[in-house]
Amino acid sequence: MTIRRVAIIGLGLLGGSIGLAVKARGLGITTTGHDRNPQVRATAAERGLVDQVCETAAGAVAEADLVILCVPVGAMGAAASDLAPALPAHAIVSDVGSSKAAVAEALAAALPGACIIPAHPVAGTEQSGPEAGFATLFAGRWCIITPPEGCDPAALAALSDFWTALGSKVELMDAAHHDLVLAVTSHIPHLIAYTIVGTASDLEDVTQSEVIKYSAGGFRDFTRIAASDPVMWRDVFLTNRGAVLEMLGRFSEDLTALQRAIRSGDGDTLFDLFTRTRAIRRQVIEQGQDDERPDFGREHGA
Ligand SMILES: NC(=O)C1=CN([C@@H]2O[C@H](COP(=O)(O)OP(=O)(O)OC[C@H]3O[C@@H](n4cnc5c(N)ncnc54)[C@H](O)[C@@H]3O)[C@@H](O)[C@H]2O)C=CC1
Ligand SMILES: O=C(O)C(=O)Cc1ccc(O)cc1
Repeated sequence: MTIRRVAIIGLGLLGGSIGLAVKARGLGITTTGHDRNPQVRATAAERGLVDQVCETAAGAVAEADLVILCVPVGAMGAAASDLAPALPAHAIVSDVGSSKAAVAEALAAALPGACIIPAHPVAGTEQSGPEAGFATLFAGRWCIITPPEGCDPAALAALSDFWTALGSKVELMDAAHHDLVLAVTSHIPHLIAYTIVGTASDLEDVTQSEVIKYSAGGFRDFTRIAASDPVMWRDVFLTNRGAVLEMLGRFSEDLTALQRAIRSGDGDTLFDLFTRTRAIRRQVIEQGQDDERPDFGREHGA
């Protein structure tokens, strides 16, 4: 099947970036978009994030071949219900949510009988809103598609081609496995950042201005991540509860082992771990998965 019209629901960082990427790459695809927030709709129209900004979700999806829900994961079910009456029978419904099993369940409940293929572009920033989107967000980044059992192969191929056309590398994965992998690579790192920045700001004997003034590289990076959108991340932790708690259990055990090594002066344990983790960083850079691309900061205003 050929995708000629894409409807984007939620015109923030992800929705806006999809719209801009479609336009910038000259794919010959028409985009419509809707956001429940009128101010976001106004900014989306000003920035030309999509070809047509619609007042209602139904208006945006009425002629769509592909609908992509770009709202916080806790809002996926409600957003899907809003568009349900106007969804064309042939349309593929997908999303960009950071957790997948709960989203798949919410979409299936809201849109019985629809062709639903959840996805997660593993690409983003700490910024959000319609001002934050940029056309190259997905270039060279993974997009994980989690097709449900019995998924139509032609629809899956069309969705996969769409993400490839935006510059992404596509991988297929089971939703439960996605949630476990992303719990450790994305969700828990965000939880750690929120925690450490909160801990530093709660200290009685160290002032807030000292925390800001003497932020060394590591803490600075944590403050960037801890500036991520509170609604989005609240929803991620509530919808990926099982996998996050499982990985958090392992993380706590490892942290306790390090605590013991520090207390007992066991330098070998510390040195061995730090050597192992340094090798992982090298592999991340070799595979181009870091954001130290020369043009990245300039493009997204960091
Ligand atoms: N921010 C990031 O770095 C990444 C985010 N994601 C996922 O993408 C999704 C969107 O995230 P962002 O674009 O960062 O958020 P955002 O906050 O920039 O945009 C979300 C938009 O959805 C709108 N919205 C909320 N409920 C709605 C509803 N029921 N109907 C219509 N519009 C509604 C909001 O008004 C807002 O404009 C989330 O599910 C998130 O987990 C995925 C990859 C990266
Ligand atoms: O800005 C960062 O460091 C991120 O980690 C961006 C991000 C946030 C959520 C996702 O599901 C994928 C990517």
